[in-house]
Amino acid sequence: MPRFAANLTMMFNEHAFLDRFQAAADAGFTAVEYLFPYDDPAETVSGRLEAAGLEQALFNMPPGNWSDGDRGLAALPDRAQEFRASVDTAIRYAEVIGTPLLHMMAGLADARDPEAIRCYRNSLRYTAERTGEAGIGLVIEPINGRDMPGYFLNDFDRALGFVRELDLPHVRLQFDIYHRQILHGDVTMALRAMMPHIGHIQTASVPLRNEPGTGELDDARIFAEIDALGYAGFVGCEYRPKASTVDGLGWLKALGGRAA
Ligand SMILES: O=C(O)[C@@H](O)C(=O)CO
Ligand SMILES: [Mg+2]
Repeated sequence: MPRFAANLTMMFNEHAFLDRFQAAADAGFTAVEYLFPYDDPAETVSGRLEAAGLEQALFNMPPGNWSDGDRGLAALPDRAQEFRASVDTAIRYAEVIGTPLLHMMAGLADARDPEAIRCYRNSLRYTAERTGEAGIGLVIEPINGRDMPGYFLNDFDRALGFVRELDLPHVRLQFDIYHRQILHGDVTMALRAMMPHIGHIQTASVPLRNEPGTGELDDARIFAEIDALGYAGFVGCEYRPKASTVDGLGWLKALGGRAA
C-alpha cells in the first residue's frame, strides 16, 4: 500500500491547527500535509512537526486573501506583484519547515482567457525557476468546479499540458483522486497515463469527500494500482471525517494497520 499523509486542514479538526501535528502522530501517521501554514511563524510550525516526529509532505503557496474569495494568484494578471511576493514567502516557509513540495494555486479566472493563460504560464515558469534553485518540488492541481466554482485549472489534460510544456523534472501534477473522478472519471487509466508526471496524490471518497471506502470508487483497488505503478510519494488524506477523525481511521487499519 502507498504511504499516507494526514491532511491537517481537513483532518484532526477536533484540535487547534498547531495541536493537530501531535494528534496525527498519536493516531499513527508519520507524515502530514495541509493547505497553509502562514498564520503561524514558520519556526513554530517546524517545531510542532519536529516535536511530533513527523515528515512534511506538502503545503500550498499563499493563495491571496482566502476569506475574500481568492483561491491563488498565478493566473491573475493584475496580482502579479503580489504573486511574486507569495513565492518568496512560500520558499521561506518551505525552507524552514522542510517541505519537499509546494502546490501553486491558479486562482479564479476564465480558463479560456488568453491573458489569464499567458499570466499562468509566466507564473508557473517563474515559480519553477525559484523552487528549482531552492531544491523544492512544485505541483499544480486541477480542481473541480463544484467545490471551487470558476477555478482556472479545472481540467487534468490541460494541467498535464502545462507540466509537459515546461518539461522540468521538479514540476509535476498533483493528482487528487476526488477531483479527477468528479471532473472526468476514468481514474485508473489516468493514473497509468499520467504517473510519470505525478508529484503528489490525494484521496477522499466521492462524492462527499469523506473517508476512503465510503463512496462510489473502489479506493482499496486504486491504492493497489498506485502501488503497482511504483509511486513512491505520499497519498494525502484530504477528506472530511464523517465524525471523529480517529474513529474514522478504520479504512486505513483495514488496508494494513499503519498510517504511513
Ligand atoms: O483539493 C484541494 O482542494 C486542495 O488540494 C487544494 O490545494 C486547494 O484547496
Ligand atoms: Mg486536493
